[in-house]
Amino acid sequence: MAENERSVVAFLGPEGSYTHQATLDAFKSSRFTIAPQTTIEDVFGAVQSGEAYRGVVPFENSSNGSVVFTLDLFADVQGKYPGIIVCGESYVAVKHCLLGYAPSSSTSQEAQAQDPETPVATPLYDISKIKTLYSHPQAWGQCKEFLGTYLKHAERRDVSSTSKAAEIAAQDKTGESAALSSVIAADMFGLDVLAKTINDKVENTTRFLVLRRASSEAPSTLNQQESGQEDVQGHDWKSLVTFTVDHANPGALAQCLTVFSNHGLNLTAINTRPSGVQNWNYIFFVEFKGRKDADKDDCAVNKALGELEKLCRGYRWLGSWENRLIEG
Ligand SMILES: O=C(O)C(=O)C[C@]1(C(=O)O)C=C[C@@H](O)C=C1
Repeated sequence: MAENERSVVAFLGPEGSYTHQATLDAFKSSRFTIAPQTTIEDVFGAVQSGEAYRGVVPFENSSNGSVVFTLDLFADVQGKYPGIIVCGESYVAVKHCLLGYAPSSSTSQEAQAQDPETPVATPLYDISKIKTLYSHPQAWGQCKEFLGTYLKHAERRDVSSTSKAAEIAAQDKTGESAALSSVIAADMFGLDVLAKTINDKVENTTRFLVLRRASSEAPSTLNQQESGQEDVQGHDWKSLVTFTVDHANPGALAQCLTVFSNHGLNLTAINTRPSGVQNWNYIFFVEFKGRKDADKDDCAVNKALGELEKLCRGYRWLGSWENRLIEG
């Protein structure tokens, strides 16, 4: 594989998205060329085809939950992305702002002192003219209080990312359009920040996953050589598997989950998505602490996966990576 081909990192763009921030954080070295993609599916496609060496996608938000678009691409009901696995993660503090054009007559007001009865943020300008809001669907659920209080009657339009939302809002100079996006996107697209940190939870954080092709060279860790991220000593590992069970068999799911506890593997997350094969049948996503090790047949994860295979209908290992969560 050519050196320039290896170094492309695909991410959900355009520049200024939170995925862009996660990508810059995970791939600091100048040997990487970062390549914005229009959709999360395009990121999977670029990694699957080999066009990109790595890909970065949003996976989960601390207040609004899973990014279902990403889960469905991992579930891969149509078999389009058989070679994709996870090799890293990155956490980004998400501070949404309301971006638009401030009315020319008004001046910025300091945010009012917080009252426990009012939402976290108050508008810095008169925003009564705003009729249309643009954002990534994940963002609405992170800003429920602000939107419910100040922009109840504005129409919400889903777009592919928060930076795309800023790009679109910037084209409407009437002041009737606004975007839920980042302060970085405000600078990038020449918009005013009409309200700051409008997310309900101050500690709002999104977790991003780094993708690679299973057949590509595996990094021992997503460490300095790989990404430029600081290599913190003593990281533990996480792994992700998906599996399906025989829904007619009582206890089938419980038996599969017991495999992990039998091998001392702590589950950190469980998700489901429709199986895509039969109504009301599901694909289960299980994330746990531990690492699959190709060189050690007797490691706990390898043993657990061997047992899982016998109990479930079908399973897929989706990667092991260093845990980057700083627990406080
Ligand atoms: O739209 C963006 O900026 C993204 O990077 C996507 C995304 C997401 O899908 O969760 C990332 C962080 C925020 O939670 C909102 C949107």
